[in-house]
Amino acid sequence: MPDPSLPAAGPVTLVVGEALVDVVHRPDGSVTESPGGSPANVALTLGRLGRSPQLLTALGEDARGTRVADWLTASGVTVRGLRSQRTSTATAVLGSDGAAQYTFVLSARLRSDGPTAAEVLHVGSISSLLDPDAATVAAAVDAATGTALISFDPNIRPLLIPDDGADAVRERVRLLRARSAVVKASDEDVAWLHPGADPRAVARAWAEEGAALVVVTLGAGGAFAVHRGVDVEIAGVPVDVVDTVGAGDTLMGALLDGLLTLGVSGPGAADRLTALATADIAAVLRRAAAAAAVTVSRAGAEPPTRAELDAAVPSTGQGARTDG
Ligand SMILES: OC[C@H]1O[C@](O)(CO)[C@@H](O)[C@@H]1O
Repeated sequence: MPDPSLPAAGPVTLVVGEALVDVVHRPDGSVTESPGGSPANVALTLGRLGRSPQLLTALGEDARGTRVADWLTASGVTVRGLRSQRTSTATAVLGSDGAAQYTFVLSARLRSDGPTAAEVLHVGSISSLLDPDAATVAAAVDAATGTALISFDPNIRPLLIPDDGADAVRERVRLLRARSAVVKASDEDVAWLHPGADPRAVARAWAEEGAALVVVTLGAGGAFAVHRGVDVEIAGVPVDVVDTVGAGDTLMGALLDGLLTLGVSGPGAADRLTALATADIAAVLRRAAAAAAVTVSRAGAEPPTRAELDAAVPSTGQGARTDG
């Protein structure tokens, strides 16, 4: 029987980008493998929240690929994309504060298995910024322009970017930002993109350049957003940190879920997003921050189900007003 707490799946929601295996080294010396990849984690979050997303990704024809695909499928994600030989891995070394430093072995290549029509498209991180997958991601964004809510999270992993490749990555970020109604970045992303700049000033500038909603996450300090030229501060949610793996991805997925609830998808989505009341955006972001806090409170990228999220934010009446 379908879970009655879940919304009807609704608009076609597509995430394009890497799925991989995070090999996590913990401060106590233990090493565990868990499925990951920023876009995969966003799809997982949307799946657990009942949105039945598709994930166009690159997995290998190996045991790791099967494990990642099963993990996504079990949460309601439809896994798409042609398989490569080997699944990519990330080595995440956790500090005593739970923060992760990543190195990568990228072996799988993103290859589409068919049309990518969608009413919501989320792209980001490694595939969106680096060759050879960036071209596939850009094609999906082109295909969705005008027909979908386009969302982008650069989720930059500097260790993958050679010094002489930094300008090309910054340019890709700029181009994807220009096509996206929703842009979410971490304060670390902003620091890499605009060294020395105030993250709030950068968010305002990105919004002025055209994104309907810009969100910059500030780690334990919460998040800052700009909508309709209005600043929105979202307080950090107090939590005992186990690790931060997948926290930003969870916030991203829960943010999209909240926007879907408010009717933001399909043709005209950016205008509808702009027309929303900023108070409704703030409510969506508070709920998304609560979702991220759940992920931070447990090991690895384990976003909450809708029931878990409802329990974490019992009083967040996410208003359905769309009248600005
Ligand atoms: O995709 C790049 C990396 O980012 C994460 O998604 C965390 O945000 C990891 O699971 C992955 O290794």
